[in-house]
Amino acid sequence: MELKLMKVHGSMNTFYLYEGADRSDYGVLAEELCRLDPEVDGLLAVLPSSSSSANARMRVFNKDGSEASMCGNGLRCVARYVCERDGLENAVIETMKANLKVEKQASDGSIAMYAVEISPVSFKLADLPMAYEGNEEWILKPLPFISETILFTAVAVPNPHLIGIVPAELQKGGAHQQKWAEFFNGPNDYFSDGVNVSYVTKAEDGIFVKTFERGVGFTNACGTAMTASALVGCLAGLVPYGDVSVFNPGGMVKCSVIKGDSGYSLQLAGNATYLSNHLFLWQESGTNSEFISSELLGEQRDYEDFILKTSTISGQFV
Ligand SMILES: N[C@H](CCC[C@H](N)C(=O)O)C(=O)O
Repeated sequence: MELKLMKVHGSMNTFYLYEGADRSDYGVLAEELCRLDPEVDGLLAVLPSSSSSANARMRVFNKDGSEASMCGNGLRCVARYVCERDGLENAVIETMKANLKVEKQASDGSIAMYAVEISPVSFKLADLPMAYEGNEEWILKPLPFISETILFTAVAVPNPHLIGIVPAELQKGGAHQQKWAEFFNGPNDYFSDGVNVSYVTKAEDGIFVKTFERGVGFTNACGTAMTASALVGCLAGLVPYGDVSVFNPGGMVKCSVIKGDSGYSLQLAGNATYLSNHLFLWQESGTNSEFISSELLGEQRDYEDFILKTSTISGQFV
C-alpha cells in the first residue's frame, strides 16, 4: 500500500501525519515508521469525523504503537493541516475524549502558529488511572518512596501525567526522571496504563519542562505535559494564572491557564511546522516497508532561528 505522508513537528515533537480512512492497524504503521525513522515520536492519523460539529478526527499513536487519548503538539499540526485543507481560520477536531477547538494564530515571522484547546482536565486518580494508597487525588505532595522534597501532581488532560517540581540540578542528565518513568511504564502497582512523567523547574520568565513520554521516552517536548505543567506551576505559585511561557528542549510554547467556576480552561499555542513530504510503501503483512521518495519543505531553518530567539529569552533556570 503506497501512503502519502507528511513529516511535521510541534516544538520539535516530530510525527508523520497521514490523512485517510480509519484503520485498526495504525499502531503497527506507527511502530514501523518510527523504526525506520528514529527521530520521529509517533503517527498522527487525520480521519473523517462522525461528529457533525467537527471538521476532522485525530488519532495519535506513540512510537511503540500504543494509542494515546490526546497529543497537544500533534493537534497543532493537525489543526494547521485541516484549516489549510478547508480554508479555515479555526476548526473543531474530534479526539478520543473530546471535540477540541483549534485556531490559527498570527504567524511569528514565517512560523505557522496554532492554538489548541486541551481538555478535559481531571485530577481524579481514577481518570489517569493511578492507584496510590486509596487516594482520590494527588496534588503538590511528595511521593515518599521517590523523594521527600519533590512535590508531585497527577493529572489527566485527558492523557495521564505525573508532574514533579524539581530543582535545576535534577534537570541535568535525566537519570532520576528516567528511572521512575521507566518504572511507572513497566509492570507496576501505581499506573496500570503507564504515565507521561515531567520534571518542571521555575525559569526566569516562566517554567522549563522536560518529559519522558509514555510509549516514546524522552522527547523534545510534550504538548499535553507542558500544558499540564503550566497548570501545576500556577497551582504551586511558580507563575501567575493566565499566559505561561513554557520552555523545553525543543523550543517554547505559550500555555493559557484560566481558573473558572467549573474547573480549569487550558490552551496550548505554538508552532506547527511542516518538514517534508514522503511516499511510503507499506507492506502491511511484513516489515520490509520502505520510503520511496521525500521532499523537504524548507520551513525548518526559520524554526531554528525562532528557537535561537526564544530560548535566549530567559528560559534559563532560576
Ligand atoms: N505519549 C503521550 C501521547 C503523545 C502526547 C505528546 N506528544 C503531546 O504532545 O501531548 C501519551 O501516551 O499520552
